[in-house]
Amino acid sequence: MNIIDTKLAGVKVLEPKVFGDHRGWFMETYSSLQFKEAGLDINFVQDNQSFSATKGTLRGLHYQLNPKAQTKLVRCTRGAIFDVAVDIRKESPTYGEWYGIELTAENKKQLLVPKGFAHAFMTLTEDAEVQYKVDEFYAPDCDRGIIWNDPVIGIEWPIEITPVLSKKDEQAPVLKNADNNFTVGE
Ligand SMILES: Cc1cn([C@H]2C[C@H](O)[C@@H](COP(=O)(O)OP(=O)(O)O[C@H]3O[C@@H](C)C(=O)[C@@H](O)[C@H]3O)O2)c(=O)[nH]c1=O
Repeated sequence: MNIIDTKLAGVKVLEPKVFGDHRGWFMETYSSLQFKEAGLDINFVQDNQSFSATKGTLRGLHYQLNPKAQTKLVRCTRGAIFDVAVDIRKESPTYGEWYGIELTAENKKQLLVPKGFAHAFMTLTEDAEVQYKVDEFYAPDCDRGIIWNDPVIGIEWPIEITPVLSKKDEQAPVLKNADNNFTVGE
């Protein structure tokens, strides 16, 4: 597993080692040992999976407030997505900045989204499946969102499309008005 830093501290791209043979391929998708060796001491407690039928479905930007903040390890197991993390930690030198990457069933890359970051993805194909591990249980009371097209954040979504959104995501506030109890160091 290659673990690669991005321009946002703590946001990492993981490239699993894929062993191909005449049957197909094998890969480890997560190893607590490799995480520990890389200095990542994360106790994942829940695995999630979502399916989005329509290309251009957009889920996010989402996060859970402290004390229920979640680290997420995200991968796409069918189709393709553009996956995004936004630093929302007040006083962070990269507050409001975003990082995005294509995660596809084919490239098998994963994105590690730390606590204090909002997360979203747009599906780039029909029938996209996303699987991710989280290190805190779902806590609907702490569940919050930021609108996907906040002009101050300025995420460059790769396809120009009117996205398919949930009702909740349609009504999400901009970052400036969003509930946020994150600061650097948490
Ligand atoms: C996230 C979540 C949702 N649910 C339920 C609540 C709701 O009835 C239904 C759908 O929830 P949502 O509309 O919030 O699902 P979704 O929009 O897919 O939410 C997800 O989006 C991505 C971008 C993330 O980063 C995730 O952490 C999560 O927030 O599933 C759970 O039971 N457990 C969970 O952990």
